[in-house]
Amino acid sequence: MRNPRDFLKPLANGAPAPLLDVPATPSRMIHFFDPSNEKMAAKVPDIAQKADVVLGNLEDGVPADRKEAARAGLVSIANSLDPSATLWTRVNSLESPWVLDDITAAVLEAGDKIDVIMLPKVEGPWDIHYADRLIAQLEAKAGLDRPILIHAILETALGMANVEEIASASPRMQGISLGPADLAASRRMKTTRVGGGHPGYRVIDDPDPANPEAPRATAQQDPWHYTLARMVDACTATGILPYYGPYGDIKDVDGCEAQFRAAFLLGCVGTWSLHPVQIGIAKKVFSPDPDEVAFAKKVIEAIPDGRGVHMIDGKMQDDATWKQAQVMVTLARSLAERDPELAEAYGL
Ligand SMILES: CC(=O)SCCNC(=O)CCNC(=O)[C@H](O)C(C)(C)COP(=O)(O)OP(=O)(O)OC[C@H]1O[C@@H](n2cnc3c(N)ncnc32)[C@H](O)[C@@H]1OP(=O)(O)O
Ligand SMILES: CC(=O)C(=O)O
Ligand SMILES: [Mg+2]
Repeated sequence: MRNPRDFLKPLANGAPAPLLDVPATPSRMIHFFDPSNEKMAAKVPDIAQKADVVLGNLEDGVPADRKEAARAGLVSIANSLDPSATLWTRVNSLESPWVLDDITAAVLEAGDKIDVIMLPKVEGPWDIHYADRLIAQLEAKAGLDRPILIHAILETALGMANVEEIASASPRMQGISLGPADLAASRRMKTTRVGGGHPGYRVIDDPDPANPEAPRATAQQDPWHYTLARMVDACTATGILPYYGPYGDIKDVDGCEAQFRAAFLLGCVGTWSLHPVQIGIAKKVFSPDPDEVAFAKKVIEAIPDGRGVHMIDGKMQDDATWKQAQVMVTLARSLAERDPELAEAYGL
């Protein structure tokens, strides 16, 4: 066990000190692009004006013979992108032949432009400890003055079993995303979809004894509910941020919106967008509804000290609901500070 008094000390001489708090800048959508795909990369400067985060993906989805081109493309984009854009990268997994060069290039050649390194297939705190020390050594070599954070993808059964230890492994942890495709494979879930529901995963009403042949009402359930809820608890208990992940059926915009909304309601702060069409969906879902914000403001205004029991619009309010209202208004305020349209919609 590390001495808790050393937790906020750099892991390499000359590396920047770890942050006490995760930066609270909006990250409603982490927009993925393949830096080796010239057509996609050409769109990134424009997309970076719309998406809270753009992420140069070096891992799955990038063919093996384009890994080096993707790494070079990431460095080139990092060094030409408008400095107001927020850039992350997803490196290859820790057992791969590419990851050492990925992390080295990201930190040494673009470390002052990349805020977060996403690590795939994290299985336990040991994976975070390895990357933590390596990044600190490279930060010191590059002379960086702020730490690059780590975001873990939860996509193996072992990672899931260790999610609490992963979340608290280092002050460098920024957040965790769900990786539903690899996780489904790791768990032997019988779905070939990337996130979302499945028509086979459902509940059904009991038969009507008076009419056993009558059709029975049935409804699909969310196979990701347990995983997301546990991930949200692990993240919020340790002061880091939870995210949904990819929704692979690009054409199913309604399914995408429903999955994003379920994650938002459970506590996730954002999601991934794989295609430009998903940026607007994520923005709509992960920016709170103006009516909810208006009600939350009403609660806060009506209960200035946040105490006691009150009736507002026919609903009981007390110390706890006041805190729920604060969550809503704090989020709305942080988005409104950067987005005049939302500021107007929220009256903030
Ligand atoms: C399980 C996981 O690991 S998920 C993470 C890994 N996967 C990814 O990152 C996938 C990223 N997305 C993609 O590769 C693509 O969006 C695909 C393959 C899903 C669909 O691509 P296409 O079939 O080309 O989509 P479509 O024809 O609708 O694209 C329209 C335009 O948007 C561009 N575009 C598509 N996706 C993106 C993107 N993520 N970023 C920027 N531009 C994009 C296309 O290049 C195309 O440009 P054009 O009009 O100049 O020709
Ligand atoms: C997100 C990811 O990598 C997965 O679903 O496997
Ligand atoms: Mg994966």
